Amino acid sequence: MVTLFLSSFVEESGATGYGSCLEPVIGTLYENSYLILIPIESGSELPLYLKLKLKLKVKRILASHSQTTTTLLPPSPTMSTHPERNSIGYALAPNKTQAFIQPSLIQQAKKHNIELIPIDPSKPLIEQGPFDCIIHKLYGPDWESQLQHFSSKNPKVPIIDSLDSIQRLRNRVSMIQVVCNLKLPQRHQVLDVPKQYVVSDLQQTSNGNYDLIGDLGFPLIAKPLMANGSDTSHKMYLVFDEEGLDKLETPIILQEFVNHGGVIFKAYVAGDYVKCVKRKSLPDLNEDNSVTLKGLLPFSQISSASVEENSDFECVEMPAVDFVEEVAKAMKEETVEYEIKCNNSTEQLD
Ligand SMILES: Nc1ncnc2c1ncn2[C@@H]1O[C@H](COP(=O)(O)OP(=O)(O)OP(=O)(O)O)[C@@H](O)[C@H]1O
Ligand SMILES: O=P(O)(O)O[C@H]1[C@H](O)[C@H](O)[C@H](OP(=O)(O)O)[C@@H](OP(=O)(O)O)[C@@H]1O
Repeated sequence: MVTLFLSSFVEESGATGYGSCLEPVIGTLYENSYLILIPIESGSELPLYLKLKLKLKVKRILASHSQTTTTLLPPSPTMSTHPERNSIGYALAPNKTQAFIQPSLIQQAKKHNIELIPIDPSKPLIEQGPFDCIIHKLYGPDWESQLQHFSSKNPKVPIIDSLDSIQRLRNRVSMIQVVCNLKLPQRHQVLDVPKQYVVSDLQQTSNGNYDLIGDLGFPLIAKPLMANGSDTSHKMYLVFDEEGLDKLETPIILQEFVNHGGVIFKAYVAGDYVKCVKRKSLPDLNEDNSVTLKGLLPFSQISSASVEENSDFECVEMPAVDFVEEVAKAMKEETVEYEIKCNNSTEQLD
């Protein structure tokens, strides 16, 4: 049985070969896994923007095979990648299904003996299928118990992502801990994380033993604790003063505002391949432009906002490739290490 990972795969500016022009994909691949790509030639009928970016962990998938290393298996355009059909069940929010599971992808997958089957989360998962693999990005106790039940009856069917893997990445405290734990070689770039506190009672922010606001300063950023793909998980606020603070609902994360030139970089990782992109971000805030701002300023998913004409966005230099690759490698090692600990540990994750 082989787990298949579907990816859009476009030749870019004549670049050929398989490692060099993989579309952005967020993922951490484990050893002993095959990544089977579906080549999507540039100019094909598939929309070029199509990206399957699922935070995935492709686990050990070849039950009947000996140890293998991660291999990119570019199927030849004619050869079927596997003698029998592989059924991949997907459970995504409607907006993501619409964005990613396009008819053209379904057709392309079929050419390679891959069948993409929608999962109805309102019906018992165990009664749907059979599946060779499940990809999902849904949350909530009911869905999680469905996944656990399915997995207990189908232990060999990889679930991307396993609940253990997701646990750590959907909480803005444990997620940032991954970065704090990274082991990076010494270099002139510094990797750091903003100071942040989880506040469950706004009276806590300035009590006798600790002045949290004095530590963070204004303006600060208020973020939901959960980063789980729910509608509210990207609902954020710039907080300029105590009055703004009092309007927040708890629990919430209060994070120091760090000026960063109005641009953020996102790195997408698949195996050893890293793609870094530049995105619009919040502008720098200083005495001049923030003194008139009061209370709360809500914002959400600014990284998807369009860039104004004539802004100096394009002039912003990309980070050093080797630095981004080192961070990506360290993140992968840290995540894999954690996953192995989870699998080996008996205690429940908190
Ligand atoms: N500590 C900070 N200082 C300054 N700006 C910040 C800080 N944290 C976040 N931002 C701004 O807020 C945006 C969203 O923050 P973050 O990336 O934590 O949330 P997100 O919802 O995961 O983002 P995305 O919408 O890209 O998924 C960032 O792109 C950046 O513009
Ligand atoms: O184009 P990008 O990768 O910036 O879009 C992101 C988006 O910013 C959010 O991070 C999405 O996360 P959720 O809304 O929590 O699902 C990402 O969703 P994903 O399922 O594609 O990882 C978008 O990629």
